[in-house]
Amino acid sequence: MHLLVLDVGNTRLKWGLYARAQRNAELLAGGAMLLEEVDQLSRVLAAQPRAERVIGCAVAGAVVTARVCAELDALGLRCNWISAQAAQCGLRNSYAVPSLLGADRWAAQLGARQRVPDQAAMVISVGTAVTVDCLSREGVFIGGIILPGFGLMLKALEMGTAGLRVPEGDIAEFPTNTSDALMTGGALAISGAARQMHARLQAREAGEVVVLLTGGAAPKLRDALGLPHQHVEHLVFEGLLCIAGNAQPQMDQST
Ligand SMILES: Nc1ncnc2c1ncn2[C@@H]1O[C@H](COP(=O)(O)OP(=O)(O)O)[C@@H](O)[C@H]1O
Ligand SMILES: CC(C)(COP(=O)(O)O)[C@@H](O)C(=O)NCCC(=O)O
Ligand SMILES: [K+]
Repeated sequence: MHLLVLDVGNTRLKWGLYARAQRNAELLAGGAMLLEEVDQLSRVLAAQPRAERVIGCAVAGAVVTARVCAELDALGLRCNWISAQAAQCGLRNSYAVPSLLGADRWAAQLGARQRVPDQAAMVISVGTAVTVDCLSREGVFIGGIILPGFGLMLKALEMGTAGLRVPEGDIAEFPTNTSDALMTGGALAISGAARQMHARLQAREAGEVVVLLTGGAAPKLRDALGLPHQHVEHLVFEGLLCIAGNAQPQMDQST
């Protein structure tokens, strides 16, 4: 019973094909495409073993989601699009309105809780936006922050100035050119925010806080983060797998 999982972010669609709807199931195949290329999805998936079920999270808006649904429809597939719940897979959600938490953030946190079931954890997701979400040892999402990702920070600086349109730079200790100054500024903004959240969570929770780093731009942050962490490429998929494993198959036909 193959399961297709989808993570539709604001820059890219990520897909993964699992052998079963079960925790620790084998990832048989996977890939990513820019949102401008989602019209390729049915062709790409047609080359894979057929999935019987599809589960996904989508935060890129109704138009993009509809395009993805049309691609799946061409293969006779319908996706169960998840939203954040008040409680699921052993995690409780403290958001004032639980369903308004991004579905990708919720799925990543469920994945984190599966990996770290008895410790406090912090999930740093570095995509179009960056999110830093805090989980208590008892299994409660206690809150998190949203800030611009590397690309959005650069875009804002490019748009609002005359002299900052430069090639991508590197992280440096004391940057001596515009490219490196921008890259280092972004990395320090993100890592500084993450470290402050880490300090808060550690002060709140007795004991160690496990830091999980995920998202397409995670490698850019790795050297600047300055916190011991694990890089988990497919944390969102792992959360979706948990939901799919708990759901009744007949429920998956709803959209
Ligand atoms: N091939 C690629 N194309 C575009 N962006 C990439 C690619 N590889 C890594 N990235 C980085 O990953 C980021 C997108 O990460 P991702 O987790 O897919 O974001 P989102 O979930 O918001 O779509 C981009 O902003 C870019 O920094
Ligand atoms: C924060 C996000 C924009 C992150 O999106 P991404 O960078 O993964 O494309 C997304 O999770 C979202 O739209 N969230 C809804 C608002 C919230 O979580 O509070
Ligand atoms: K994401």
